Amino acid sequence: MTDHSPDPAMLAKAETLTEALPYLQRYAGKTFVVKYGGHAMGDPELQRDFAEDVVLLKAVGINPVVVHGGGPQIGSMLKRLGVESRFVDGLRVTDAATAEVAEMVLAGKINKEIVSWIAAAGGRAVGISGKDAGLVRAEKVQRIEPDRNSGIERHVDLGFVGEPVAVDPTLLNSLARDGFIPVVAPVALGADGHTYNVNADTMAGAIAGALGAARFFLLTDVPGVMDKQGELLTDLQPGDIAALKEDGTIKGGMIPKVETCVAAVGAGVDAAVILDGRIPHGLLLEIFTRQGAGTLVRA
Ligand SMILES: Nc1ncnc2c1ncn2[C@@H]1O[C@H](COP(=O)(O)OP(=O)(O)O)[C@@H](O)[C@H]1O
Ligand SMILES: CC(=O)N[C@@H](CCC(=O)OP(=O)(O)O)C(=O)O
Repeated sequence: MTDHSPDPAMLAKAETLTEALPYLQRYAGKTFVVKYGGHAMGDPELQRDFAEDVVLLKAVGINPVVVHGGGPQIGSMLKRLGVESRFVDGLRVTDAATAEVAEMVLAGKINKEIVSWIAAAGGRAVGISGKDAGLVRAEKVQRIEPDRNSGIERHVDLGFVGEPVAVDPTLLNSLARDGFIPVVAPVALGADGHTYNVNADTMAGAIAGALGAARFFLLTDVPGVMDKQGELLTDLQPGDIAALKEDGTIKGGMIPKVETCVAAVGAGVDAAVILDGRIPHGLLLEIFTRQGAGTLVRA
């Protein structure tokens, strides 16, 4: 007699696929913006997993837009060139030489690497920066901070650090419509003709807002926003952020990340999620299974 009892391993695979069904139905035709942080780019296996996830999203009818960072990679190039670098609230102070190196590393090296990984996974990616087709217009960031000793407010000059003031998503929509996956480097032009180095989280958030993305994911090197005891904060609302910044729970690179989530949600993005880019296929698991991970920011 032949044994017709189902193989449990095969059944588990089928269950995983059927578990994905409602998400596939819900998200078909929607736009997802994925911010791929420099720290999440880890090793070649993670890079391949990430590219496969993005290609799979496209294959099931979702329009992924990748916006990448590369802070650590800019840091090592600056070090090799003997250029000092410092940060204020997670933003790299950018003089003319630093802006040049940042654009070379971001729009040259990293952007084309990601395009190659996506190509290897069978996708058709187009690498651009915020400069292309007027995608993002930036303005110089203006910072005013109280002096540590006197408390008197003073202007902090960050150099060529830009913040997005206008996004024209025409090119992204054309690329998505024609089956391409846009990969965007966080460099933009100012009205003054200067090249601005834009924090990648801020850039991604502005693009997610302009596209009215259904989801905005930020892949980084921590499980999400952690409290002072190191516990993951699974849900945050815009109103929670000021206190977390004030008491020092959120600092450094997490500041632009959380601020951009709040701005994106305010601009009409349904939900933003900060999640661990070091987990193999973390993006797929987050999107197509019930086990949500990371920190969800929702209005
Ligand atoms: N409350 C917090 N929870 C988690 N990480 C935090 C928090 N506050 C600051 N951080 C820091 O933020 C970093 C993530 O930001 P960043 O280094 O800019 O990452 P990425 O390169 O992925 O954009 C974490 O590695 C961590 O050191
Ligand atoms: C102004 C500013 O800080 N720009 C960033 C741009 C890259 C970035 O944001 O990369 P991650 O996402 O990997 O941190 C920088 O120069 O590092």
